[in-house]
Amino acid sequence: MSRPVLTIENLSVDYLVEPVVHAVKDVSFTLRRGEILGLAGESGCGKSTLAYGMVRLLKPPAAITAGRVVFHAGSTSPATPSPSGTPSPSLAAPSPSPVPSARDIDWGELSAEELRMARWDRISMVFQGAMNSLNPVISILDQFEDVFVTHRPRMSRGERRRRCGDLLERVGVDRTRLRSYPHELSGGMRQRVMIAMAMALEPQIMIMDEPTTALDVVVQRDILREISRLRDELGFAVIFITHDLPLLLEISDRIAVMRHGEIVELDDAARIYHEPRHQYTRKLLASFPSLTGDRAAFVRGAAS
Ligand SMILES: Nc1ncnc2c1ncn2[C@@H]1O[C@H](COP(=O)(O)OP(=O)(O)OP(=O)(O)O)[C@@H](O)[C@H]1O
Repeated sequence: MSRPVLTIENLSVDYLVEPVVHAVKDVSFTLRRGEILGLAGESGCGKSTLAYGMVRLLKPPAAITAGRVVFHAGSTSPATPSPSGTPSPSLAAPSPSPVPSARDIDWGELSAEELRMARWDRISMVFQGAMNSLNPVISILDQFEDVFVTHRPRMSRGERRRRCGDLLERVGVDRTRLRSYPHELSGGMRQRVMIAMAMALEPQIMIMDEPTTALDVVVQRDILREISRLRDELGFAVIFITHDLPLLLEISDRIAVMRHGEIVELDDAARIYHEPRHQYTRKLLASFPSLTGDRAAFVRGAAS
């Protein structure tokens, strides 16, 4: 089993409204280095609250009432352990950063500023509709540059430009688009730009909450294939949140099934599909006719 990059211990999040909503209840799991972990569950089960809670981006009335999130610093590459089994020190935390470089970082113990930096450096996020968060009056290049100027102040202008172009090309957008403004790009391109930005500082974890939901199916598939390929290439871990269980089965290494704020089952994607243990997982699988073959049976029935 590969080493963990993030440990979530007994995390609980409430919305302090009347009556109180217990949105995340005593959730514990480990994210392994370089894996794609799918988070599935019906609307309102607490997936987004869990994701925001993990990176401490929750705003009132939400409050973390228990638990902690520990980030295990180290190499992004899952295939580079030293002979002793621990990552080579030279690979840890590659760039100067104000985030403490201790191996284990308790997210709850960081100051607001350290958290802000760590969010791009260690963990980055692509949320649903992120493409709409690009500033409409600033070119793509300037928005990219902002990330580097803030987080990599020692990087030269030329180096920044080169990195920005390389990043765009990584996600399948021509580097000439750096000069464009967001409105000149399609929705798919803008979402790719957001994914490229999330990769800019080579984080060890990317959290993606319905990152392709607003896009048509063909563009969605293209982008997902891209994410999967980049993960193989760069070795970051992904927490991928979506309602779309068939899609999760396709791209995830493991899947966590969430219900009413709890993780009821977490296992390899293949086992979730072939040998679901929890009744709710079975119900969720059955709600996708394309997975269970019901649709095929239906079509056959109609034809006969
Ligand atoms: N600001 C809020 N105030 C009160 N309750 C909230 C608030 N935001 C979310 N909730 C509740 O918290 C629970 C979890 O919501 P959350 O958005 O995390 O679920 P989700 O699984 O991500 O849903 P979806 O898939 O629809 O995005 C739900 O019962 C929701 O109604």
